[in-house]
Amino acid sequence: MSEKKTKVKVNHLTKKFGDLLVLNDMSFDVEDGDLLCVVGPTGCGKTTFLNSLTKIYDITDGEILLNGEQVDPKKQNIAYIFQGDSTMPWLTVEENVRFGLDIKKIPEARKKEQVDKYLEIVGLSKYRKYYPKQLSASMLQRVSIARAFATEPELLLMDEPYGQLDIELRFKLEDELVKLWQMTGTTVLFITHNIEEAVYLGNKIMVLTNKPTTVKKTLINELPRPRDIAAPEFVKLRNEVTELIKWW
Ligand SMILES: Nc1ncnc2c1ncn2[C@@H]1O[C@H](COP(=O)(O)OP(=O)(O)OP(=O)(O)O)[C@@H](O)[C@H]1O
Repeated sequence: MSEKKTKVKVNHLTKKFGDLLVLNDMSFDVEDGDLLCVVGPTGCGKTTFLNSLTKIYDITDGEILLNGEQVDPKKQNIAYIFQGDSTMPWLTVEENVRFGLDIKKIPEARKKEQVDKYLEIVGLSKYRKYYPKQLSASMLQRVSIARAFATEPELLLMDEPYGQLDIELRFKLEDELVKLWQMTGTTVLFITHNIEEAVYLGNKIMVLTNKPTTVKKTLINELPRPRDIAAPEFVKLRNEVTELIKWW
């Protein structure tokens, strides 16, 4: 078996807001091609962690390396999808997907190829000339995911992207994410409150402790895909994660 490359290395990451210690000496690796789901108690600092990765926040101590170098979204291609609509309302669907490519020096023909490819995969080819206000919530999320994957990011960060959607749409978007992840081998860090979603999606599940937050345990999830949320092995793993998250 070939040895997997470390994509992200977090060493002793510590983040304080004044005297409030939120992230406490977190260390872990994300391997190239992982779909790592991060779960933890409410308010434990999941968003703070992502904001540290994207340099929105300065970290207090420790380091975060991407491909062996200090993480820097200005130099490295990191895509970010969060809850709610992140499309640009003044651009059409295809212009939104193109947006991430326009800021990169890529030949025109290649840009068009990428836009067409990802619009097709997410089923939005027919809607390419539409504006965001003409689309449903799940279609808007599809635009965001097509835009993120079209740039072929080194790392894709997803912060509760499907938290507000109803269950049926969520399932569809989760399947689409798995499909894109399998097709592209992109390394994805997916933050969620939803344990079922984490077990459905992740090839690994990282459970965080209550604040001050550190890594409690990382579980390997080798359940076959497509996953069946009612299968006994699925329920067993879901229960295991739930037990780990409980802080009461
Ligand atoms: N800019 C800030 N200034 C001061 N404290 C902050 C700031 N951002 C976050 N915090 C504190 O850090 C802790 C973690 O917040 P964070 O939003 O990262 O948690 P979370 O796990 O994403 O929350 P949730 O589960 O609600 O999504 C909270 O106690 C919050 O009060």
